[in-house]
Amino acid sequence: MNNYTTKNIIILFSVSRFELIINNQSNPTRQDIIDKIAGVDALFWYSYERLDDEILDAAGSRLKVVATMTAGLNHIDIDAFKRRKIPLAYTPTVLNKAVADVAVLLALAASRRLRESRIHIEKGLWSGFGVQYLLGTDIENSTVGIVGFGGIGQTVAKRLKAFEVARILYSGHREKPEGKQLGAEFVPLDTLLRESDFVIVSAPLTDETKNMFNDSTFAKMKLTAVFVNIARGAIVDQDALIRALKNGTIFAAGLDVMVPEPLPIDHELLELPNCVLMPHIGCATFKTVAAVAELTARNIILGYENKPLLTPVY
Ligand SMILES: O=C(O)[C@H](O)CO
Repeated sequence: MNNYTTKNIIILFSVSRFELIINNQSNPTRQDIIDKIAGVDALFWYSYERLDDEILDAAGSRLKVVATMTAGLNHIDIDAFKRRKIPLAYTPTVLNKAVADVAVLLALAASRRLRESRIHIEKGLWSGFGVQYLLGTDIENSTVGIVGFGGIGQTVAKRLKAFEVARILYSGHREKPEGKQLGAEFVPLDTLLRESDFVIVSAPLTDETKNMFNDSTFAKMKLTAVFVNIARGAIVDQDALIRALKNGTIFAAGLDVMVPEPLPIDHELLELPNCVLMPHIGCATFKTVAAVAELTARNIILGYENKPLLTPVY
């Protein structure tokens, strides 16, 4: 956590006279967490460690409220909270714009061959002007398919307007009223895969979406398609994606999320010239992280005072 964020949280907590136990490790192990949380009143969760009965037991009976500093909830056993009637908060909405920016960033970077371009400069392969040199695909007049049309997906659609795309398609469980307002068409997933030049994943990770992008889904996409994932790595069968990128089943990919995280430095994904990677930093701007941290802290204070949470999970 940067100093800006830490300061923000400390201000909020000091107002409520909380005693803070701060875990400054960037990647604490599960055991590190368990060792530190016995007897706490509240948990400010900024980890993708599973938040379940084991953690709640380790915290103990004083625990009054938990707030996760994430919009995604796939690491949380929500039923465990319901059973124990422990209020649980998360941070939807505040990070939509920052994450949507990264979706567009990755779409452009992958379609315009950013990684390959840099390799060319670094390795001295840039020999001058060439009419066929490192040609990419255009976003203007393209069809963009958004899988998962919640707050982030809709914010991506708003941003795409500026690029004068021809069509925005989306798929999901149901048609959304916001779709019409944004000029986006609700279509079955197969149609979206077949017709999209860019496929952007912004769906939550659930049993249903796990591995939904696999050999069969990539085979339905255009050979020129650019695939972007800013949601969760496990939505994609990563070996199938690697095959698709190597065999030319699709043109390129841009990923902010992958499996595992952190990605080992000798991972095959890093060797693919047509794959742009970011280390799961979709919401990582100074302002957004401060806002997300503040919302998390406010939820904790409210929960501790038995007041309704600003953004409850259930
Ligand atoms: O779920 C979230 O909030 C994002 O992935 C950032 O961690």
